[in-house]
Amino acid sequence: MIRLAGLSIDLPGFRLAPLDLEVEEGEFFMLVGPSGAGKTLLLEAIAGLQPISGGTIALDGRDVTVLPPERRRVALVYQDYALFPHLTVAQNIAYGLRFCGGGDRAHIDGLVDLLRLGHLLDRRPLTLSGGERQRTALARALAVRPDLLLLDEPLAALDPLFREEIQSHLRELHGQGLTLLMVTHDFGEVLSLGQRVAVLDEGVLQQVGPVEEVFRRPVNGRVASFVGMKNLFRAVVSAGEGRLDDGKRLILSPDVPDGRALFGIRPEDVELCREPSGEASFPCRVEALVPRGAVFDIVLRFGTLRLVAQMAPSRLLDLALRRDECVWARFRPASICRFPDGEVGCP
Ligand SMILES: Nc1ncnc2c1ncn2[C@@H]1O[C@H](COP(=O)(O)OP(=O)(O)OP(=O)(O)O)[C@@H](O)[C@H]1O
Repeated sequence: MIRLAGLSIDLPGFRLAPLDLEVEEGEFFMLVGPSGAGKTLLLEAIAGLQPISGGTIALDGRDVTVLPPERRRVALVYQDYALFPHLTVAQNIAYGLRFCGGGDRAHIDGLVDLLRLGHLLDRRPLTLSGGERQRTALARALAVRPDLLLLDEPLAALDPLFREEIQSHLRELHGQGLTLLMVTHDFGEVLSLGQRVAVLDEGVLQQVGPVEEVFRRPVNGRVASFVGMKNLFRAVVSAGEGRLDDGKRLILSPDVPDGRALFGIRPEDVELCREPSGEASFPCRVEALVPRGAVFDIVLRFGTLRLVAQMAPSRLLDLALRRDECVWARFRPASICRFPDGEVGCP
């Protein structure tokens, strides 16, 4: 569906390095990365709104590299809706159709039903809630029957209730066969909506793969920390045992190759017990208990190593953990990721 080959963008203060990327027809594809990574520029390049410096863009087998936006059959929805304030919901939805020789009534009525906008058609954007504005923006984007829907953080400005509502609309559109490429900062959104994900960092594509794989097996420390692998530390390993820089020892796993490396472990993969459990467990001091929505982060100290474990409140109550107490931690061997040492931007 989307085939980017050697696509690059050179701007005075930013460079999107040449990248290759393919998105399949009917796929729900996610694009993530820190602020300023180049995500919006990439979407705008695909939509034809951002000039590129090199490479080609093919959509559905057609080379669209030099086509104007209105001939690409692509729609782009932004976080801030970009609705026209002086037009009603109905006029906003119909707006794009003027460039496409008018629309088909049944299609527009279908969208109005799908996105539950019927009772809002005569209202102006300023009188709508965030969720209603985003539903209007989606209807306007879909009115022109795009082959591809690009979404630039469409849920970021919405409160959780509206976010869930728009997520379910997006799932429904995907179920109808639409191809979606969505930018988000939120890895929870990636897990709940996406099939594959690309991680972009400082203009460089770091990893592309199934959501589960990028989440569980990030290719380097930068991707690891971006996907929530909060525990990153260096150790020299010998026979499955790691020696930290302060000399403390940690039993990792017999499968871990010898040598110095950067290690990553997700906070939910740090197991805590009141008593030592097997020889792989090590004693930590509880530094803080931080509520994070439905879970708690337990900040732990083991020598100079700071670790974060994550658990549900019920487990925290079972353990009756308090600040400054001692607790025994261990890592699930299968959850240990090993990255090359010496990466820039990692601890
Ligand atoms: N027209 C432009 N001219 C020069 N630099 C630009 C232009 N547009 C964007 N940039 C710069 O390019 C970089 C990437 O911008 P982009 O908006 O794609 O980031 P992003 O990954 O979408 O970030 P965020 O998540 O914060 O929206 C930024 O440093 C931005 O300042």
